[in-house]
Amino acid sequence: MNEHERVIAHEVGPAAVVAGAGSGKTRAATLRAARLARTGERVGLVTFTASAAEEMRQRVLAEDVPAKHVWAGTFHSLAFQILRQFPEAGGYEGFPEVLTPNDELRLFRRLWAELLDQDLDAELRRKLVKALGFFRKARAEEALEGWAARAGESLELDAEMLEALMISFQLRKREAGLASFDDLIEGASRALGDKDVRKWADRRFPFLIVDEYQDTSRAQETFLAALMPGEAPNLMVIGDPNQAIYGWRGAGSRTFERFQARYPQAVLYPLRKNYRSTRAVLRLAERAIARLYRSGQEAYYRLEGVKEEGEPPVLLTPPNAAAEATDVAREVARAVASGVPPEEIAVLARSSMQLAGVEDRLARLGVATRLLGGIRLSERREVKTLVQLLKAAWSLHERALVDFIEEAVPGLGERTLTRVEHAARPYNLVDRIMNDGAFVRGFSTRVQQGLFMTRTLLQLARATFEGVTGEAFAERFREFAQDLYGELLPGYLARIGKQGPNEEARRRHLERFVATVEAFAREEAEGGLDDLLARLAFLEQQDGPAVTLGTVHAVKGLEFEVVFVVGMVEGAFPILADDSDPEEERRLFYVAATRAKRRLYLSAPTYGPRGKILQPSRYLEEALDEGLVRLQKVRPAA
Ligand SMILES: Nc1ncnc2c1ncn2[C@@H]1O[C@H](COP(=O)(O)OP(=O)(O)OP(=O)(O)O)[C@@H](O)[C@H]1O
Repeated sequence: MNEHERVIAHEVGPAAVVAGAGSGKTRAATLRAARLARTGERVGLVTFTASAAEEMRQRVLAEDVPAKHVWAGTFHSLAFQILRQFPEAGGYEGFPEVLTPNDELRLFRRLWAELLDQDLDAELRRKLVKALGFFRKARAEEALEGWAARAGESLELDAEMLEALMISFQLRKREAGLASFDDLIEGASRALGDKDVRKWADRRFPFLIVDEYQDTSRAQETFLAALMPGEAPNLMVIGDPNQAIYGWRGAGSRTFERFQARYPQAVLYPLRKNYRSTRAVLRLAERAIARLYRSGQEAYYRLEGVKEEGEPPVLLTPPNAAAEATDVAREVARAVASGVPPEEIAVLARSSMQLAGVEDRLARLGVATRLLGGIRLSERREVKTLVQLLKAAWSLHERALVDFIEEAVPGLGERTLTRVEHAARPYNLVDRIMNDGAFVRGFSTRVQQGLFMTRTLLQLARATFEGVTGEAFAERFREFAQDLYGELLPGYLARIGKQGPNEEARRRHLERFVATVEAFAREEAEGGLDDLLARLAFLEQQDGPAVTLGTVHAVKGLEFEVVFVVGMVEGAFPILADDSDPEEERRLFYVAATRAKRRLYLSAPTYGPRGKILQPSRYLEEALDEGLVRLQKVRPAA
């Protein structure tokens, strides 16, 4: 048997597949899952992003196995599944509403003033946001004991006050039926202590395979141990320590060591060949990562390339970021025109902000794109506004309504709204606005106007989505979004388009969101608005064939024929901040470069804003020194 066949044939008990990029880890894992499924076993595949999970699911299904035997998803969607069915066992009354990290931060901010009962100055505000960061990090690292002391010392705040604040915050969330992603994982781990949940999990997941294990946080490790209990569970973990890129989560390359310590009888499967990239691409990636090792340690990164030599990676040096966006978009369009499928092309950057220019240019060239990483689609202002209205109308969600009005209904500011909220008590605010005319008429004419407009929107939303599911739901959703930003809130998009992304970009994001909802509705024929709202935090963009624009973090586990990495200058990639980790930055570059199967373009603008000369990324300098890249001097012609 060759190295892959051994992984595929692995029967029962714990195992770890530890190997470099493109060595076929994911492929071997999916083939093993398919093999098990064909024998009638049920297998779970867990990974980090919904897009990577989807790719795994497709690979398994391509092997012709019964779909219901294989479940593929993220840690969060797995926790979601458990809590959806067994909320009480997880400590919730009903299924909690899922908060994205931004939602959580907003909620946290709202609670300060209330809990601390004082006006906070800007300095204290900043510190408290940081304190939440400390708390999140400590949870990820399972070092919760000392977090308040550490945060207190570093931020010069009273540790006891911080701890009390955080405890009330956690309690408030739980009472209000709200859960952050971390809360979900913890809640699901708790739930697994329950007899019924245990029975369900044993039946559902006799086998579990976890990809990208190098980035598993402590909380997720605990969750896995709860899901797959015992000394020798059928748990296979897969990953590459050189691709550990979530150090702040408390992950890092020690995860495999801990796995082996926990399961001493685990079988270890190394893989030594790279099947993905041409040798020219592989060499560049390998030289970059080699700098983290001493001589004699080649075994930690060396892979044998099985593909042809291929073209050397290309270095682009456009004059500035705008020219870079134009050049890259043009190269992308050219690749598409020459027959490379759009889904085989990716433009990557260290941070999502660096992708906006390329997104814009590609849209103008008529090339469809999908965005991975950065601001989640459902967090975009224009999408959020729509969602808040729907949440309010559908679940009588008071907070969502207040946020919606403040954002979108002219003439009603924060102060007025607080008054309206107080006046509505003890009844539900949404209900009163929607159904109690006398209540609304109790305010001044100006306020009445705003509230009556809100009422119309709420009633319309309810009437539109009452009882519709599947295709019909998708159709109505599209119409509703169009009407909302067309006739019902005229000028809203133009107004907010003056801040941040312009109106055109906002319309594109909305269109993407609608397309994602349509994809959701196609998959869930029974799904209506309530299912959509429950699942919102997990929805990732899904639409037709498109060029991927993504952060390096978000494309982990994916691969493309042609890859562009933009903005490769010192300070941007690698990021050179106090809290950035140079080794992790380098691993990120390794991840980026190893996504390419055939062509790799690395781009570094020469000048920054106000004519500042930028320093090319050290990874480029090194590659140039070693003759691993070809410099493309002239800007490509139009
Ligand atoms: N034995 C093989 N024969 C042919 N092609 C292979 C083989 N193994 C893997 N490949 C191909 O190589 C590519 C990389 O495989 P895969 O995505 O499984 O790697 P990986 O180790 O999970 O990579 P990474 O950690 O970088 O995401 C895929 O296109 C896969 O189909």
